[in-house]
Amino acid sequence: MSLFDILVKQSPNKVFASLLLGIIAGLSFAFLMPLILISLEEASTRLFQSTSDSSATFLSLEVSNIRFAVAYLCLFLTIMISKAGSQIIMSNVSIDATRALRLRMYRHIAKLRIRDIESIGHSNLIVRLTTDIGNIIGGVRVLPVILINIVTIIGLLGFLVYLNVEVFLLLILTIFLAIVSYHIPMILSVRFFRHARHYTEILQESIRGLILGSKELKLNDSKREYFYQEKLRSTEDEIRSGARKGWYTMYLAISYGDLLSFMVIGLVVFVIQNYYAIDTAELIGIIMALLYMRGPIAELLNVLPALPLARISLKKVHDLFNDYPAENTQIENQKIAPWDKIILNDVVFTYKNQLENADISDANDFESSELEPSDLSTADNFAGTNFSIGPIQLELNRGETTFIVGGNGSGKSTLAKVLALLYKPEEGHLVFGDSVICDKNTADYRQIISAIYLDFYLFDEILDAKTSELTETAESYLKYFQLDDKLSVNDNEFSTIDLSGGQRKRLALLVSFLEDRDLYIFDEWAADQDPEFKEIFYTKILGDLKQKQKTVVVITHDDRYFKHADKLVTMENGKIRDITTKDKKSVEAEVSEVQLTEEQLA
Ligand SMILES: Nc1ncnc2c1ncn2[C@@H]1O[C@H](COP(=O)(O)OP(=O)(O)OP(=O)(O)O)[C@@H](O)[C@H]1O
Repeated sequence: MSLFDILVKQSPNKVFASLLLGIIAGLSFAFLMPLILISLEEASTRLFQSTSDSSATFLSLEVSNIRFAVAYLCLFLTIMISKAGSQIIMSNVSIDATRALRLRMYRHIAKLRIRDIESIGHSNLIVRLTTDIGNIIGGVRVLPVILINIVTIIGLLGFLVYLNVEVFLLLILTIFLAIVSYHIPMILSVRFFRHARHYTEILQESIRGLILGSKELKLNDSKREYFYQEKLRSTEDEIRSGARKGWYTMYLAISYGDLLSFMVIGLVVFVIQNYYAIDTAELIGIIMALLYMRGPIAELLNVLPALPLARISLKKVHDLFNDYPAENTQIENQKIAPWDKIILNDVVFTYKNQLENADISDANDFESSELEPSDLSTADNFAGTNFSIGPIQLELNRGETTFIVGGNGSGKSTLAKVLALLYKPEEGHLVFGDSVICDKNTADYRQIISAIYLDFYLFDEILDAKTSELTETAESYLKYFQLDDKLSVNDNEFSTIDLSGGQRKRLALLVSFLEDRDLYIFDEWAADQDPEFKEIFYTKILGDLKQKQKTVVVITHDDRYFKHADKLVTMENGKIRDITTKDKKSVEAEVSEVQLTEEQLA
């Protein structure tokens, strides 16, 4: 999709009106010059032939050659109204198009697979939503200006045809050669800008480090200096080098383009008129037209740089849509059939090497030889690892509390994300009751799950709280989670979320309680709770959930509380090493393979 397509898609009628007004403005501009020439010619003829003047008095001013004066005024007003109109309409469409594009991107990002979001990276996404959309709109806004000036130039070329066809043809040839040579530095400058653009994404990641890691950097001077020199300054240097070279070549091209009309005038005055019979009046007309053309050419050259920037950004946005398609899942609001157990049937999930599927297009944008492999994916810090879990065979019963334990990096959180239907297994199936999870029902089944991961995000309001009843429940939960002296809930908004780490987690738990889901997953939730609340979590909170027949999965290292689990799943190196039930019975052998019907497999 081109810049123009974005506008046409947004509002074809308005775009048509803007283009029409632009063409009218351009043509009127083009007519001004011949009108002035003809009026001057007529005035000089009158002077020599002493013919009477068609002058008139207007507002006590004497106006000569009233016919041409009126035509001039009309053209003047037409240009003023149509040029402004064309730009106003186009800028309206471009504002609407920005909004629509942003909304489309929000929706798309919300529908991306979690793995894709992880591999694109937060910084990269933010650059696309801010810088890229800004560049695209910058490009879109100049389209009417470009159109008006192109039409003016074409109109003036038409006037040159009228003056002298041979000279016109020679001019066209010269202009064509000049434009081709003008484009060479322009293409170069686009490559330099791409280089700068690539490093802007890397810089975003470093800026995140600068802000989010401010405490770590403050406590270590040499680290801070290293970070400044190697991560910020050197990336800034790359951006500067790309931007400098880009703008240098662009300005070179612009000033060359700006002088094009003088080059042509020089050719006409000093060369062409030696080969073709051009009388003085024609020569003056040609030179005036060429001088007049300078204005539109200069304006055109001024706004043209916005186009390559917009094109680079448009490609980035397109890449997001094309390379990372939205998940093929949609809420169908299917009624979830009652289920008594969840079965993970030989489930395998692998973090694919991100160098294979990350945003490689970034690297291809510029000479990839200049980029280190580590630059390719600033997004995924795990680039290069291909960690796998599975095959996992596991059964979780309704109302059962399962603890998943194991060493760091054994794959507990990964398993929890597969279980929450956030990661799609590449092999095996998850089965809720009699329903095999597939693309068609994933979104529906996600609605019965609530999960709090280590990197949870706390919204400052209860989203989607439709009833005041919910606010009342929230208030009662504040007491339950011992947060009532820290904050309150007003109109579904929390009075503050500036809380300690442990308190923020309690608030996240409160929100997940409000959701009242069937399956709860807590990833090391209790790790930063004080001993008193840890006790409350493992005894009272988990007990209450069990009583409500909720299925709860707790990832934990708190071996003191393992006794509260109905089932203890021990993971090692991506595999289940052992499953033990409360009565110390190993249940691994008991999990029966689920036989899927052909329909389910389809
Ligand atoms: N986003 C990711 N991209 C690629 N690989 C990842 C990603 N997250 C985790 N991994 C890989 O998966 C392995 C297991 O990670 P996981 O978070 O599942 O372990 P864990 O058992 O929960 O560890 P911990 O107890 O430290 O939280 C890691 O060692 C890492 O190699």
